[in-house]
Amino acid sequence: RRPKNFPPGPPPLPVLGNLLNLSLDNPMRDFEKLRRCYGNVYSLFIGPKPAVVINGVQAMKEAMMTKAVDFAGRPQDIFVSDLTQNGMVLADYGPSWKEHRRFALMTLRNFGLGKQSMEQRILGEIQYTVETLEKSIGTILSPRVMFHNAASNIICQVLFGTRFDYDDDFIKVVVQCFKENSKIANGPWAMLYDFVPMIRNLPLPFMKAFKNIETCKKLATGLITEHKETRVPGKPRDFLDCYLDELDKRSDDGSSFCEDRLIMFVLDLHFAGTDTTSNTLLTGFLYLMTYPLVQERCQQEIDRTLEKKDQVTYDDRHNMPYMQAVIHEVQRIANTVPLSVFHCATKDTELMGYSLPRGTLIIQNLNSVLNEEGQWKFPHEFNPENFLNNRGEFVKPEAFMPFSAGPRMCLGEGLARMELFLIMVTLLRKFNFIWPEDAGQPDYTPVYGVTLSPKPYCMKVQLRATQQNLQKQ
Ligand code: HEM
Repeated sequence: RRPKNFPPGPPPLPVLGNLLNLSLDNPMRDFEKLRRCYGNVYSLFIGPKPAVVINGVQAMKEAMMTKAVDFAGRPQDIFVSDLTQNGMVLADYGPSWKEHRRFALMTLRNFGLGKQSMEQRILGEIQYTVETLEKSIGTILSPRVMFHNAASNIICQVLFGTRFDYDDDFIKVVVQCFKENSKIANGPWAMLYDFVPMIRNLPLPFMKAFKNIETCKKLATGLITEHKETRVPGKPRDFLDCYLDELDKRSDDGSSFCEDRLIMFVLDLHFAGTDTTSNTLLTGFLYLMTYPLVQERCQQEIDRTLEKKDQVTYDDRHNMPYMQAVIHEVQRIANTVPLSVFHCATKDTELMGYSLPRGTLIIQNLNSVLNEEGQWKFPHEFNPENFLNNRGEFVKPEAFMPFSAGPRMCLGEGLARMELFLIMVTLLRKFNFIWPEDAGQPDYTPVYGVTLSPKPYCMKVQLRATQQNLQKQ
């Protein structure tokens, strides 16, 4: 039964709740249908658990910004939170999450770490992407592994001060474990784990996910041991060193900083920062290839702004309104994390006049905001004009929320935005990306998962004429 004054929604079945109202393959269309039927704030039963789905910018702002703390929890005692215990993404709202979030934001922001800034680390990694593309000139390339590699290595550079070849065991095992775990977490065994607590210790298929986490933890522990042996206290080389310095400072102040926490923390950051960025890049290049005039206009702006400069810098974005508009439009249309990460009400609260008891599961439908009619000039088409005013200046509408909003908003936003800008500008400056003649009509329908990704596609790469001249000189 719905609690008193709870948001409306479809009638639930015993045990299953409203699970039959949602397609497990891609529930996005069902969420939209329910929004049209019940309004911007409605409820569902995921099995026996009541959940509230938030849609549209007005309700999203009231929950995530005006009543921020009330909505900043994460559901606990479910499969994914048990799996990533001590991590960051699914940690419940409280002092330990706060301390770790503050530390991570500060470390990522002041990445003055030793000699190499964040920007240099990203630009360094891009050279490997450029090499891959140079080798593919004149042939057809599937870019998935290349972008995944780039995103993974950038976060590894930040966390561990090192990059890994794609066939390196560390990355291979970590990627495989997280892939398997995402599949288990989205499947029926995780659901059973959530609804039937007495089976949690039985040797059922969900146990494989816990084994995978142990494997990853062992690998991360190896890196931490190596860092402890080679670090110079007070002179951090990377995120791991910064945390070890923090541990020295806080050795007995009763804080939540500890080595066990560090292990899950870095694994979480790697996971959160890899598929998100690489799937956004994949969507970006799919649209750039199939909207060649947009690609050309980006290249003209890049050439004009950078002229003879060797390399782009992040500051150059201020002189590239069109490029900025294109990247933001790519993020809007990519809708990479469509249902955000589930939240939970930290206390009894209200939203748009409805009452929500403490512990209610909160699902943010970011998709509904990124396509909301009335918020965008062209809500349902790829069009960079969504981010340009009539003077051609870059503007960011308040409905741009691919990183969510409020206290739980993506912690890696700064890093992700820097990556997207530096990678897209560097690659567009050097290459033309062409939709292969025999590839048929592009299919923009995304593949549903924790993150959305485009269907696999191939690209043709050409060195730009300006770059051919440079190489001859
Ligand atoms: C285009 C790339 C990215 C997108 C679209 C994205 C999107 C998101 C979204 C929607 C959330 C959930 C926010 C909420 O619950 O309200 C989130 C959380 C998070 N993201 Fe990202 N993200 C991206 C890249 C990154 C990167 C590169 C990192 C690594 C540093 C990262 C680390 C995190 C973390 C740690 C959280 C959990 C924050 C918390 O619970 O306090 N993300 N992200």
